Amino acid sequence: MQNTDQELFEQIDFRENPLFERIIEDLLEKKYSVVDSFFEPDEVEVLRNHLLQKYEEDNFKKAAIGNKTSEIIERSIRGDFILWINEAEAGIAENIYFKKINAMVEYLNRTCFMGILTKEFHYALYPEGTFYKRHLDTFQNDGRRKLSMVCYLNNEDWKPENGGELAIYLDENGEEKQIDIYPFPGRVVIFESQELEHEVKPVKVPRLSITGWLKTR
Ligand SMILES: O=C(O)CCC(=O)C(=O)O
Ligand SMILES: [Fe+2]
Repeated sequence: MQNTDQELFEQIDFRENPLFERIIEDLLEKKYSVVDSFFEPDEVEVLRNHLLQKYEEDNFKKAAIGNKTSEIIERSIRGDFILWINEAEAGIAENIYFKKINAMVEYLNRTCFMGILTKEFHYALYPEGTFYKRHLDTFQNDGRRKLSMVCYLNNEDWKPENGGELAIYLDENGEEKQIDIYPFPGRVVIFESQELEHEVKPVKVPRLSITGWLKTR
């Protein structure tokens, strides 16, 4: 059968990406993946400064639980402040972010037919003393959320004593196993939104991140 020019182009264009392959393998094997240095220190710095500038301009709002039509602000469940990011209005800092994320999404769709059609992302700042109690991300009544992604934008000298670990709860042959992941700068954590319960442990200094979801529609 004759290939169309487009098919031929796609075959030639495709290059295996070891990082994305590792993420796919991790997700298949254990439903989550932790990637250090997904973003370089200079990229993290640009994104962190942008987050802090927006926070100082008072653009963040108290994160709520529930879906968009029934939002409840509940400090006993989550204490972070968030700002949704509109990709269509992305500036220099956010373009750094979307360039890498979009490359990954394209790769996932092409190699494992993930069917990711939409994305949503927000900046998050957890002030001192705040946390996010154990939950599943479908909690937002959004069954379209397929993969959750968190990218940490903390300072280079972030210490484990600062707290703020992301705890992920796994099921290992009926036994619960907890994995603690520290929010080191440049680190990205990706996990199955519908499958893995997780929580953010109380933090002793402000904790910065971008959290997002890759969705099937
Ligand atoms: O910041 C994190 O490590 C996780 C945040 C989270 O679970 C959420 O926003 O749903
Ligand atoms: Fe979550």
